[in-house]
Amino acid sequence: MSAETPLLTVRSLEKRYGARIGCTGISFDLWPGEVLAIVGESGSGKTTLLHCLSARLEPSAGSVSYRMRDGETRDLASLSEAERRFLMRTDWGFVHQNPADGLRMRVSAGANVGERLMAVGERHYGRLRETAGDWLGRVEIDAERIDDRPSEFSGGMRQRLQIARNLVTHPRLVFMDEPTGGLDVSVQARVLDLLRGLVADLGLSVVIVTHDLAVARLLSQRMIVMRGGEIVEEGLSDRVLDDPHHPYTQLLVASIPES
Ligand SMILES: Nc1ncnc2c1ncn2[C@@H]1O[C@H](COP(=O)(O)OP(=O)(O)OP(=O)(O)O)[C@@H](O)[C@H]1O
Repeated sequence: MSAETPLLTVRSLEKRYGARIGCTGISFDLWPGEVLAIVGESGSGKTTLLHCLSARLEPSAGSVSYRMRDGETRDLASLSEAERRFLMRTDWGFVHQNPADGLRMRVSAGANVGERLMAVGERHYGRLRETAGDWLGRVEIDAERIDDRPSEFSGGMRQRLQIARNLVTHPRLVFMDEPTGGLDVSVQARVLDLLRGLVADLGLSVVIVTHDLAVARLLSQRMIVMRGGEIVEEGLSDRVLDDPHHPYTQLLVASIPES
């Protein structure tokens, strides 16, 4: 694997909703193994950008290119629908804020994890169940719950199950949209801790959207600060948070409650 080629290359990306700007003038690279946080207030364009990066939204201008497993870098807009779907099922993960958006609530926890494995060709029932059980363990869900449905799980367990479902195929890139946003503070800490460990163990590349700068500091190496659809500041997360250059970032940082 070449470390010299970015995994994701974003150039002059813009998304308009009619006359309204979702995001504009966005350019950056995401490197293999890097965790990049996109931060900013509500309405700053974080979700729009994440959806453009993950081929859920078509950009109005500019490009997002992805280095495929065969080494070729392709503009997402040039992918066929089948290629895009294949990426989403195998090479990419997407962790939603609301676990119900990323899980099948009426099938068992084991099947939720096994289904993603089947998408990459695993058919052997014993191995599917064993790997699913193994992944439940990795996200600290008791193996006895393998046949329970996520509708019977707590919010934190559902989110941990969604994480297992996403990571079981060893994706190269995981998108996360406020992964701890819907959880109680005490539950958030456990999920964050788990995420941090898994991201490090698996050497994942991650793009995470959050309005919570503490989450960004804990998980990311690099950070993009958005305001009004544009990037106002970018840099190593510790630098941005300890020495913010842009007045808007200074305001955001000043508004973090002292802990
Ligand atoms: N489907 C849509 N139709 C029209 N305008 C939209 C749509 N989605 C987002 N927008 C607009 O694009 C801008 C950016 O919104 P976006 O949801 O990307 O921001 P955000 O930073 O993710 O906010 P939040 O944290 O509240 O989700 C806003 O002005 C919003 O009103």
